[in-house]
Amino acid sequence: MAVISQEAPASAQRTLAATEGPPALAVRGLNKHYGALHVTRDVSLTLERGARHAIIGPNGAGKTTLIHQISGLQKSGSGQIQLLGVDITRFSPERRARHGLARTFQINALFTRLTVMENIGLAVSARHGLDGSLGRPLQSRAQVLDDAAALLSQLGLLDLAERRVAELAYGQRRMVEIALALGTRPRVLLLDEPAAGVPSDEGKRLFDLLDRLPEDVAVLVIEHDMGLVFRFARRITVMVEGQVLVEGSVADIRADPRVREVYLGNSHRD
Ligand SMILES: Nc1ncnc2c1ncn2[C@@H]1O[C@H](COP(=O)(O)OP(=O)(O)OP(=O)(O)O)[C@@H](O)[C@H]1O
Repeated sequence: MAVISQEAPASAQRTLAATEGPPALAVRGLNKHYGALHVTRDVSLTLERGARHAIIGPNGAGKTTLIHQISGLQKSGSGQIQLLGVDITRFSPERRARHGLARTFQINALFTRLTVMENIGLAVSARHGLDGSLGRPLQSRAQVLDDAAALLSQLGLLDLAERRVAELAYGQRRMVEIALALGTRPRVLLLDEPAAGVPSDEGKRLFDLLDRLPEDVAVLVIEHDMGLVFRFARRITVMVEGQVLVEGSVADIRADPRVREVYLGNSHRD
C-alpha cells in the first residue's frame, strides 16, 4: 500500500545527464480505449536523457496500459510517441527495441535451466546480431562473453554469473531480468513494478541498482512503494483515472495537496 514518507531522495545529489538533443522519450496525447472504458486519456510525458522517472497512482489508473502503449504491446487509439526524436508510434515492439527501447520481461522470459551468464549472453548475442548458432566466429563469442561479464560486473551481479536461474531467489531473478533488458543497450528502460513480491531489503537493492545505471539510460518505472519511489526518482508523474493529475519533482509531489488527497484514506501520513 502506498505510503508518503519524508525520506530524502538518494538521487538528490546526482549530477544531471546531458540534455542536448531531443528527449529520450516524448509521449504526446496518448489515448486507449478498451471497449467503452477510456483507460488512458490524453497522456503526455517527457523523459529527458538519463531520466529517473516514476509513475505512481491508484490501482486501475492506467499505468500499465501506458507502458504497454509505449513499448508497443498495445496499440494507441491516438497520440504520438517519439524515441530520441524518432517517431515510433507505428513501430512494432521489436522495431522499438532496435531503436533503443527496452522493458523488463516477465519472470518466465528467463531461461531457468541456463546460468545467469548464459541468459545475459543470449541478450547480448541478439544485440550483436548473432543467432546462437555454432557457426559463429570464436571472436564474436568471446566478445559476447566479455560484454555479458562487463554488464554483470557493472550491476554487481558477477557473483551470480555461474548460478542457474532456477536456483536464484525471486529478487535476484528480478535483477537478472533488468540485466537482460540492459543487454540490448537500451536508451530507455521501462519497468512495471520491478520490486513487486520482492522482500523489502532486496527491493531497496534493486532500486539502488536502477539508480546506478549509466546516465545515458533513461528509466521509467511504475512503483507503488513510495519509499522506493522517493529514493530513486527525480521526476514523478501521478496518474488518476487514466489522466496525468500532476508531474513534478519529488518535493513537488510530496507537497501537492491533490496527491495527498488521492492517497488520503489509504496509508497517507505526514
Ligand atoms: N486488456 C484489457 N481489457 C480490458 N480492460 C483492461 C485491459 N487491461 C486493463 N484494463 C482495465 O484498464 C484499467 C487500467 O488498468 P491498468 O492495469 O493499466 O492500471 P494500473 O494503473 O496499472 O493498475 P495497477 O496499479 O493495479 O497495476 C483498469 O480498469 C483495467 O481493468
